[in-house]
Amino acid sequence: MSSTGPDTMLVLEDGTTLRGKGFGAYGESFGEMVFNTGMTGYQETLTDPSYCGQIVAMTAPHIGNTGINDEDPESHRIWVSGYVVREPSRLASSWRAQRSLEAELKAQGITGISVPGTRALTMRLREHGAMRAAVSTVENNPARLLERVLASPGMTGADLARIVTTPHPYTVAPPSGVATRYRVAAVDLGIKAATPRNMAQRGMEVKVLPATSTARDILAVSPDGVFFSNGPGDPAAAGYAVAAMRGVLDAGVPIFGICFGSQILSRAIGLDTYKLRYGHRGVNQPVMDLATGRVYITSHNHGFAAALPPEADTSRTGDAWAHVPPGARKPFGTPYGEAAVTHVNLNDGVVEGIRLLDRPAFSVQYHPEAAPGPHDAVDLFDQFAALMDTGLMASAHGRGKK
Ligand SMILES: NC(=O)CC[C@H](N)C(=O)O
Repeated sequence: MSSTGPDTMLVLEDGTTLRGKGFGAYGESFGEMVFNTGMTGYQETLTDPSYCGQIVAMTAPHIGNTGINDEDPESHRIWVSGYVVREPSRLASSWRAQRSLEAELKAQGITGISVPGTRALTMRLREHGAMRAAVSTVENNPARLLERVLASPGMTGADLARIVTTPHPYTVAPPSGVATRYRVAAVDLGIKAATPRNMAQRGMEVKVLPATSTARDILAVSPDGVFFSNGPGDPAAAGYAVAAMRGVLDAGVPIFGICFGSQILSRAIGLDTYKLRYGHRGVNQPVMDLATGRVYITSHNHGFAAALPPEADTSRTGDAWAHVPPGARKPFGTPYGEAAVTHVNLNDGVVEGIRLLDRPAFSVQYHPEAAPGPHDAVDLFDQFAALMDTGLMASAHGRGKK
């Protein structure tokens, strides 16, 4: 509990120092300091491999209420390097709880801190952007901790997918009663358990492959479709995944990408990726489908994004479309034919989805697997199935409907 933990310090690379009580294991954690605005889903957040290398602050003020169970993790371990909460719940109160959040952090060796100032911390990160940081229960001199923060690696250029990926291929089969209709090769760049589960429920037998699989390894599975997963780190440092993506594009096999996978598709077709100031992490991000004008409330966890193509006109129009760069609706040329931006974030205009118009490939920057988060976008898995059925997308934006 916050009142019983050791005196603990959080230091950001700009020198900001917050003092609080240890929450979790004694020790130290270093990483990129980010914040997540989800009111629920801390267990899925902690176990999402995309958080590898990050210290995550929760903006919801009371964390741990429902404890920890063995059904909700998104992977076999906690991946955040450190955890920041305002007030840990004194009780784990749920019929599903098997133990407390703090016991789990301790058991997995994750050092966290409970500090009263999570709101001030979040505002600092919004102003200055994501920063390197450290949490320590053992160092009490901020200047000394700051020195080590400044010597720690940043997120730009970090190749982390190969750290979190599965060492061996494995298969997720459709549940009993669901016929197998497709074989999907899923490149695990940091895959969450909910993703193959959503695919398997739709009749996909999912062969999960290590991050560094080549196009030849992927195509050796004889897939009807290829999936590139979410994952941690800087997409610019994952050239091996970009090369594999290009090989699969050349083969003309249907492709679906989520988050990191979307950034890899973007890079494979010649778009740049860049680091956002503080990213999108939470469960209520509004995303517009540019084909229909429909807005989806979606789950996010990303710090990088695809840059709009240089020919796109990014001047803004009024009212409902205020944050939709008009140029985003214009198809643009790539080495694989024309492509289009399909979705944008209505808070800030960031590209949230792309697709190729001449090849069966599409991707989204947000999380239709919704773990945690709203299920608004779950039909993207049906669109992947439709793409494998027909080689065409089910929604508008298709070649004939431009
Ligand atoms: N969830 C993800 O796949 C994150 C992708 C990438 N590491 C980013 O931060 O943007």
